[in-house]
Formats: sequence, C-alpha cells, structure tokens
Amino acid sequence: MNSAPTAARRDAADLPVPPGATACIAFADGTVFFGRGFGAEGVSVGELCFNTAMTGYQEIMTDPSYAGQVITFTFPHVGNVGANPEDEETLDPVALGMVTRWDPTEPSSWRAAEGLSPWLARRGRIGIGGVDTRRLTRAVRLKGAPHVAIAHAADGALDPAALVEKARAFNGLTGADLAKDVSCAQSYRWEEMRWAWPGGFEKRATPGRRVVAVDYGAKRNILRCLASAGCDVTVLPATATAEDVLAHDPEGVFLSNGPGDPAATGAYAVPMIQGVLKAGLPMFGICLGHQMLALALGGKTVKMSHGHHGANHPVKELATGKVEITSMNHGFAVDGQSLPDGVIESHVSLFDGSNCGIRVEGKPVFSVQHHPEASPGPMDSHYLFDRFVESMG
Ligand SMILES: NC(=O)CC[C@H](N)C(=O)O
Repeated sequence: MNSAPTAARRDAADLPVPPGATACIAFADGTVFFGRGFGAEGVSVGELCFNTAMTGYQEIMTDPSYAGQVITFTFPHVGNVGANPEDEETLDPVALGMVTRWDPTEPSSWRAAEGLSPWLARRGRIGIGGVDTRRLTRAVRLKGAPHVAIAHAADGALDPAALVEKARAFNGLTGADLAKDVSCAQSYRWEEMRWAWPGGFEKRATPGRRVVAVDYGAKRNILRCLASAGCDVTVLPATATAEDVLAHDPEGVFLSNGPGDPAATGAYAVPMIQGVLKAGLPMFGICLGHQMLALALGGKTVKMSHGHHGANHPVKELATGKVEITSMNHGFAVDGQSLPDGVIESHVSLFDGSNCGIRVEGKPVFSVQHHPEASPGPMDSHYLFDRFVESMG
C-alpha cells in the first residue's frame, strides 16, 4: 500500500500531474491537491467540508444532509471496517465524495459485507486517498467551505486546469433548495426501531403516539429513535402542506434534517410549519428542521464560514447548564439575535456560541441544531426524543 500523502500544488494550469496520482481536488482559487483514487471514477463539483468524527464514515457518507458536499475526514483511518447494509442512513448516494489521509485497507470487521472502495463505486461516488488531510482541513478553515471539483481517473488522465474552471463555475449551496430532491416521493409508515442486541432492528409492536415526520432528507436513525421512543411514524414528502399533515390527525409533528439552504427550502416548508403551529400541535425539529422552524417563527438563518461537522461538539442547554457532547452536521445556522419575543434560545455551541436550539414559550414546540440520533456520535442528547413524546401527553 502506497500511502504517502501527495503535495498540494498551486497554479494548476502550469504544473504537471505528479506520477502515480489518479485523483485530485481542485479549488476555485487554483489550489490542487493530488491523491490516489478509489470508489467510482468521474468528476463531481460541490462544497468541501471537513468532518472530525473518529467513527461512522458510512453513516456520514449516507446522511442526506451532505448532498452537494465533498467530505474530507480528519481521522486518518477511514475504510478499515469496510461497509455493511445496516449502517446506511439512506439508500440513495448522497455526499459527492470523500477524501482520506490513507488509502483504504481491506476491511477487517465481522460486520463488513464489502470494502469501502467497491461500496463507493456501486454508489457512483469518488474517493481520494493519500492526501495531506491536515493541510486540506486548514485550507477549508481558512477559505470557508470552498467550492471544489474532484476527479478520479484510474489511468491518471486528470485535467487540473479544467477542474479549477468547474469549481469556479459552481454556484455554491447558498440559495440551493436540495431537500425536495432527497425527500421521499410518497408517504410511508416507519416501524423499525433502534438497533438492539440480540434482535438487531426490530419493529414496533405496540400502538404509540401518532406522529407525522416531514422528510427533508431524514436520516433513518432519527425515524428509528422516534419509533423506539414510542411513536407510530408516518413519513410525508418535503412538499407536504399543512392540510396534508393534519389529514393524518397527528398528535405531534417532526421536522427532519436535510441538505441545502434553509432559506431556500422555507418556500414550501415555512407555510406548512406555520399552518401546523396554528393548529397548536407539539412540534420537534432537528438541524434543517430546526432552521426552518426558526424561519417560520420569524427568525433568520445565516451561512457559516465552514460549518460544524463532527461527533464531539459540546452544546450547553441553557435552562439546566448541562453540557451535551453532540453529533453535528450543518453549514447554516439560526441567528440567535434574530429570534422574536416568545422564542427562546435553549441551547448554544460551546465551540463558537452559535445557536443550537430554540423553544416557544409556553408551547410544546422546540428544535435543535445538533443530531440527538447520533449515527455516528454520542447519545447525550437522546432525551430530546423522550421530551417530544412527553409533550404529546
Ligand atoms: N444536517 C442538516 O440538517 C443540515 C441543515 C442545513 N442543510 C445546513 O447545512 O445547515
């Protein structure tokens, strides 16, 4: 295995492709990082972010909120436990590609059904190994979610100058409405619960609270957490109206995570949320769902510099002072200063003070920016699912 990282190259148009390079990441400013490709061959264009989680690359790559993004993993050993059918957060390919410090090894895990490279190839997604990911991560931090083009050509036929042009032509995620592209096309019932020994993913047997979950790109483990907490979940597409939601006679409404700019998604989500709020139902939102609830209540969202993507982000619940270590994946945030009277900031990030939660005074309506379902990550915030179920009582 040749795993030495390749050097970053400036001024792509003038420099030759280094020997052995079969993949690269080209920035709009002309910086190019070369590496060795795995997974699918081809070209993809999107926004680059870094994820600091030490486990869970398969869940991360299949989180629909990563649509339009390429992920560089700061943890060096990615791929060593392969891929399995249980750790997928959705069936459709989502993140555009992955960048790793080491080339993936053969999988070593009793759970592995296949290696990372064939799994990515089957999904049409590009992998780039052997990259100096520290340097790449610093570039993301300094340049703020840069626009990039990534390419993998097994014969080394890379055209860095053309890729830089493609990165320049990318419009970015601001204003991008991606949720309806990754949402389900039709409503369906969800019964699977969280994985538990020895039965694995079992189905709910007893009747529970009737919950409508609006799918903006929902991770499966959120739906499982709702089911395990005692909800009979009906999932509706992102473009569902308030009438569609209320027609199911729900006792509570859940707003899912999802990709893209919440302000762009709000065009259809905000009127639905406002309609459901008028009906006075309990409501709980996660990540994109949190951002859109804030918009529906009169708040604002902003694009962050390079966002939060990891499984070790400390968040403080202001009412209790309790700190939770959380899973995060967001590039936009609710502007805590923009919240109107009656909407209370409930959680903040201890990394940068950004808003991580809101609640409506006197009503069972609340949401968080982080991911209480983890997948991957710690379960410190799991109590929020129970809080949602209790709010229906
Ligand atoms: N995980 C999510 O739901 C992400 C929400 C939104 N797309 C963001 O990047 O901020």
